[in-house]
Amino acid sequence: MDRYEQVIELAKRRGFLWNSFELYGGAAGFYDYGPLGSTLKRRIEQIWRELYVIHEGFMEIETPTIGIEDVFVASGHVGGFSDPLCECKECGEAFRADHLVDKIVEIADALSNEELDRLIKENNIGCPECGGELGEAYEFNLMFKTSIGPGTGRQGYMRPETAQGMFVNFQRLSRYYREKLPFGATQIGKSYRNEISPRQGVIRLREFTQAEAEIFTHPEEKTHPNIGRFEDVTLNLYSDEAQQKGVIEQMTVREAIDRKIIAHEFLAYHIALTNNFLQRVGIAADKLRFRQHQKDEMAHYAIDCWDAEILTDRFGWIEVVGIADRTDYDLMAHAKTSGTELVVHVEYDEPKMIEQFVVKPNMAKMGPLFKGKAKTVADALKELSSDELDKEEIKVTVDGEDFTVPSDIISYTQETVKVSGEKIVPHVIEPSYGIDRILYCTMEHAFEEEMVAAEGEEEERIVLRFQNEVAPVQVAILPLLTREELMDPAKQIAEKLRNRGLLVAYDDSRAIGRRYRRNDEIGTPYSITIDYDTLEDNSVTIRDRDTMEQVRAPVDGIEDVIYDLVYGKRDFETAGVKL
Ligand SMILES: Nc1ncnc2c1ncn2[C@@H]1O[C@H](COP(=O)(O)OP(=O)(O)OP(=O)(O)O)[C@@H](O)[C@H]1O
Repeated sequence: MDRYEQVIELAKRRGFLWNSFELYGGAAGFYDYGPLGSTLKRRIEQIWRELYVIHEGFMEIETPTIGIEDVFVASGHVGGFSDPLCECKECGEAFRADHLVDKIVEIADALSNEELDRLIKENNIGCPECGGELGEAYEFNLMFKTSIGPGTGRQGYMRPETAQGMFVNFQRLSRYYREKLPFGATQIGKSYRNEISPRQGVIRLREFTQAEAEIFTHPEEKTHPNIGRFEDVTLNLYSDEAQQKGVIEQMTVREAIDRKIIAHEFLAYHIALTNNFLQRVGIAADKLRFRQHQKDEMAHYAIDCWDAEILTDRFGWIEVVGIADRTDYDLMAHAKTSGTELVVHVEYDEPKMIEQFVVKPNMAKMGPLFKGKAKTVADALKELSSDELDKEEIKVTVDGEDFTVPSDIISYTQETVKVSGEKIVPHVIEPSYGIDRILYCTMEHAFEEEMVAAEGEEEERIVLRFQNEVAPVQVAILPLLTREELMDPAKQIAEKLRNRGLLVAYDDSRAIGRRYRRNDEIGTPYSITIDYDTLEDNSVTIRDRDTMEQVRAPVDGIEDVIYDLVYGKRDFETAGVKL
């Protein structure tokens, strides 16, 4: 069994992850979260919310998981959200063509279908299932289609990312934030991709959870007021240049900015924030790196893109977060398709004097032509762009009425005018997290097998060394025996701890040793045992999952002691408990 199998076996047995539709034989690309898995997921999402929503102030919104066609035409998903598919001519199995050659070239997903076909031929790659000959690669769109409404309905798609819900609400968001850049919105929710061959279990799902932030910034202001928070943090950077050499470089955030390895401070801040989040949920620092997209891999409109990658036992480095400066691409695309300007009005600190062409309608001629509307038509002319004015007959619409103005009754002058602000299409910085992959990695990095002494013998122990903050059970309450006199106080203690906001599991089944093992396996950081001494001196035993150290502590105030232990505010010594 490799580590992946061990983790998945434990995850299934203990109620973290289950294959969906198991009763009916299952379906690839879908996983259910059991009781502990769901809680673990919520804990991870909660920390994400704390960082992005509460601290950064990027408010969370919730938009439909089904989208209408216009949205995905504008975003480019209808036209281009596809992976190269290759089918076996013999058994009919489908494969991602780029995955078939990813051992041969470094960045297989940047190759064209022709290049993929050539590599498959040159390297005699056959069907991984039956060895048969493979057909030519072709593009397969990954969006699930659906129809909205009865009958043939209206074409709809299950969203392949949460991001579009934020872009299409740009105007409302901008008003909510009173047009003060930078501002951002976040969304945590399901996304759907009809992945070609999801053979990597929970790593590649057809329905998965994303946590995304769309941060709208001024295109020319990409410094960050809080960069000082992270300047001295060391990152494992695998820049485009470092990838040529094949070495991951360690450097501080400040150095990466000064050496222009990361395009700008704002992006660097968000890479550092991702680093902070991933380590806080329990990703091992030495198994985490940030890989920069190479030139031919990066979207043509992007300024800079980095993927947070985590080292896993079976799959090697996997992408869990993408962090990109996407420029004004998304807003421009939606503005074009919807015919609506998506801009913010930025006020200058001081009004600026600028030279400008100004339209001068000849009112003596406008009057007879447009009568009582002459003034409003003249005002409407002043709002037109130079393209719209550069016509023989100029069209304007006033209060729903169309007017045609002959160009010879208009003249232009150059004037110095005072302007107090300008219209700007913001740039978008997007951190895009895959929660399921992160959850799996927290389990794999927390997983440990060790030999421990038990009753004079060595015994194997499996322990999930979760960070206390993400552990789905923070404290287990274990009466030594299933006797009323022990169970009653145990239940009372459990209630006290729940009232303190802790995640508590009360467990009185089977021998105490087995219950410790079970809690080690699900990663419970602390266990409290209630025994006959409890009845004598009102004290309990607290056991630490990692060290297996046991201490006695008074029942009075136990909720505060455990709370502080869980949230790292006290250790056993400062908790005032005795060995
Ligand atoms: N099929 C999937 N199953 C689980 N998580 C996914 C899946 N596709 C994407 N994600 C997560 O969403 C994040 C952002 O999505 P993005 O579109 O950048 O992924 P991607 O580059 O298409 O991923 P990949 O190259 O692995 O298919 C990824 O970093 C990943 O964590």
